Amino acid sequence: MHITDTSLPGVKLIEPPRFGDARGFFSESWNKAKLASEGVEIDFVQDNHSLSRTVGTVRGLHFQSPPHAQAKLVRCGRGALFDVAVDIRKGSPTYGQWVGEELTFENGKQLLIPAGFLHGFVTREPDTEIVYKCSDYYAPECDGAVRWDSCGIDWGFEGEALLSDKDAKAPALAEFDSPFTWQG
Ligand SMILES: Cc1cn([C@H]2C[C@H](O)[C@@H](COP(=O)(O)OP(=O)(O)O[C@H]3O[C@@H](C)C(=O)[C@@H](O)[C@H]3O)O2)c(=O)[nH]c1=O
Repeated sequence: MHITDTSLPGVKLIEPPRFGDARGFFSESWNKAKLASEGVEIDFVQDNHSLSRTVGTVRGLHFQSPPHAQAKLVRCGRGALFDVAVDIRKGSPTYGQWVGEELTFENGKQLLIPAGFLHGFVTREPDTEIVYKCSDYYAPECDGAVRWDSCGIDWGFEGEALLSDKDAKAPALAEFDSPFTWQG
């Protein structure tokens, strides 16, 4: 299990080993005890899986507010995507800063995003699937979004993003009153 810190404290890049042979590969995509031994202790309770048909599909930037805030462990099940986390903890020295990673089926990389961060992604290939673990259950009353193009993120694509109606109407970061506070 190879774990690397990113420029945002708490957001980590995880690269589980892949054991290749003539059939393909085997990989433990999540192992609670191995992650705990590296200091990453999160009780995940829900797995999500979505398919995005076209390149340039953007889902995000999303969060669930307390008491149903979610940490997420994100990977790409098919295709390729650029996955992003944005710090929205009021008072954080890195408030409003973002980090992004290319997650592809081929590279097997995973991004760990703690509660208190926005999460979103853009697809780089057609028929891209994302798979992620969440530390709390879906709670629609706590569901929130910030406009994807209001955080200064370099999404690395040209053209028009395909968005849900909800995401198209989301407030800009500058107008957003975050429910999260940095704990130090
Ligand atoms: C997120 C979620 C949605 N749904 C339902 C609600 C709705 O009818 C349908 C589609 O929901 P959405 O449009 O919110 O799906 P989507 O835009 O893919 O939302 C997801 O985006 C990524 C970036 C995240 O980080 C996730 O937490 C989640 O917010 O699925 C659930 O039943 N359970 C869930 O956990």
